[in-house]
Parts: sequence; structure tokens; C-alpha cells
Amino acid sequence: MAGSRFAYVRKFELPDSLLPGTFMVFRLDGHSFHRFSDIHNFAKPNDLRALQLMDHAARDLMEEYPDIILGFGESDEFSFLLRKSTDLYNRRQAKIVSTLTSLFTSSYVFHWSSYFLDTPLQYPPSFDGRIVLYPGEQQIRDYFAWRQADTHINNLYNTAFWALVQQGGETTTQAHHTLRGTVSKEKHEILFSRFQINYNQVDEQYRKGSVLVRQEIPEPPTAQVTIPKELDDNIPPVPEPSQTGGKKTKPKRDVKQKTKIVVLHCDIIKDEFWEARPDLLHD
Ligand SMILES: Nc1nc2c(ncn2[C@@H]2O[C@H](COP(=O)(O)OP(=O)(O)OP(=O)(O)O)[C@@H](O)[C@H]2O)c(=O)[nH]1
Ligand SMILES: [Mg+2]
Ligand SMILES: [Mg+2]
Repeated sequence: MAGSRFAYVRKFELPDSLLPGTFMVFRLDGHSFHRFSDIHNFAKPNDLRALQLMDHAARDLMEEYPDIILGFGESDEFSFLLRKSTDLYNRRQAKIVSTLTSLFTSSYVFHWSSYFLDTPLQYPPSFDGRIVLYPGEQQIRDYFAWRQADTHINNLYNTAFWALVQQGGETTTQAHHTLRGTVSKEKHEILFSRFQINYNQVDEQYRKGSVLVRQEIPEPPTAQVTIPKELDDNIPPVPEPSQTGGKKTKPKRDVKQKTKIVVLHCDIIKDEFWEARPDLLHD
């Protein structure tokens, strides 16, 4: 059909390749998860099952796409950093966004029942996805700092809000009113004085979100074998290349370090995280 009179329609399909030499951040976010979390009775303020399911889907994505070098998740969203020089799908935007969003979503659904044991899915959830390009390292640092600061602000608010409702007996309207205009320090104070909650001791997973990175698996040390002298004398010497018909043995290539994906709940705003992982920003 390529040469048919219909084929001209192909010309309407425009190229959408993303600028080379720029950092790609892919972010997805649950569509209408306010409703989705209500219908599936997510725990408030944080549902551990839901967060772990998000982490699982993110890990599946990183396993499938080695060019993703960092993931950060909170609530119903996840951000992924791709290697600056990635050539994934020739950097075609729609192809990358649609394929990655689709895999994440299907993984979320696929693993749902492993986390929500007694809660069947009531309807198929969906996620939106987008890619934002950043020219420099500083913007990447700031982007991830922005998402983690957002995690902190939202979680502090939600922790105080639901403490007022669940333990303080306030209605949701009253709790909104109580927290209106309060700064961070005042929310800490409400939590501590009224509910004996030390916010700094709230689970790090909730305060800091999930950070997925690839970590090198240390090679097991090669066993040192000491050969007893009498045995050593009986082992024939390894023939020189000239004795084996001139065939040279190939030099051993460096064995590529194996990596595994780990989930951390650490600070990514300060320098320490980035300084310990220079490869994230330089490839
Ligand atoms: N109870 C509970 N709700 C959660 C949890 N994680 C996410 N949510 C809900 O998911 C919402 C996510 O916020 P948004 O992404 O801004 O809003 P949305 O309803 O998904 O709307 P769009 O993203 O615009 O489609 C939160 O407002 C909560 O209602 C959780 O652990 N527990
Ligand atoms: Mg959402
Ligand atoms: Mg969201």
C-alpha cells in the first residue's frame, strides 16, 4: 500500500524528537487519584501498600529501561531521570512517553493484588505522563529538590490534618480552618503538643519519598588457592602462544559491574546524595 494514493497521509505525522544533549525527566502522575484512593480505601494520610506498589512499578520500569538512572516517587507520582546521552527510541517524545507510561500502568495493575490483598480493583487506573528537558545539572538537582520539598510540605500538612480529624475529633472543614495560614513550625507544634507526634520521627518513606537508584553489587572476592608444593610440581606449565600454533589468547575484557535497583528514603536536596553518585549527572 506504500505507493497507494492514500499514502500521502503519512506526511501529516510530524517528527517529535527531543533536543539532543539535554537531560530528560519523565514524570507520571495518577489520573484522579483523589477518587481512586477513596474508592479503594487508601489509608490516610499515607497508604503503605499504595506507595510500595508505586515503587514496584517504578522498579519494573527501571529494569526494562537501563537508561533510567534515577527515580523519585511520592503520592501518586514518579519522576525518572534518563541518561543525558540516551538515544532511547531515537529520542522520539511520544514513543517514550506513551511506552513508559503504559508499562508503569500495566505493572501497577499487574501487581495490585500482591499489595492490596483484600481490595479488588474497582476500575482500571490510569496515569498521565510528560517529559521535560533540562539543559544543565543545576536544573536537574533543583527539579528533584522541588519534588522532595513538595513531598515534605504535603506530608506535614496531611499528617497534621488527619491527626486533627482522626485523633482530635475535628471535622475536615474544622481541620482545614485550624491549619489555614500555619507555617511549618506551627504544624510541628500542633502535632507534638496535641498528639505527642514528633514529626521528625514519622517514617522516612512518608517524609522523604522513594529514591530508586542503581547500586553496584560488589564482586565476590576471588578465592586464593594455595597449591601444595608436591602437587604444584606435577601441574604442566601453561604453553606459550608459539607452542599452541601461534594462536593468541584474547585479553580478558573488564567484566561489567552488575547492578541492582535499590529503594532509598534519603535526602536528595543536599549535596551528599549527588556527590556520592557523580555518574547521575555526567555520563
Ligand atoms: N488516602 C490517601 N490518598 C492518597 C495517597 N496517595 C495519593 N492519594 C490521593 O491522591 C491524590 C493525588 O493528588 P493529585 O495527583 O494532585 O490529584 P489527582 O486527584 O490524582 O488529580 P490529577 O492528578 O489532576 O488527575 C491526593 O490528593 C490524595 O487524594 C495515600 O497514600 N493515601
Ligand atoms: Mg494525580
Ligand atoms: Mg499527584
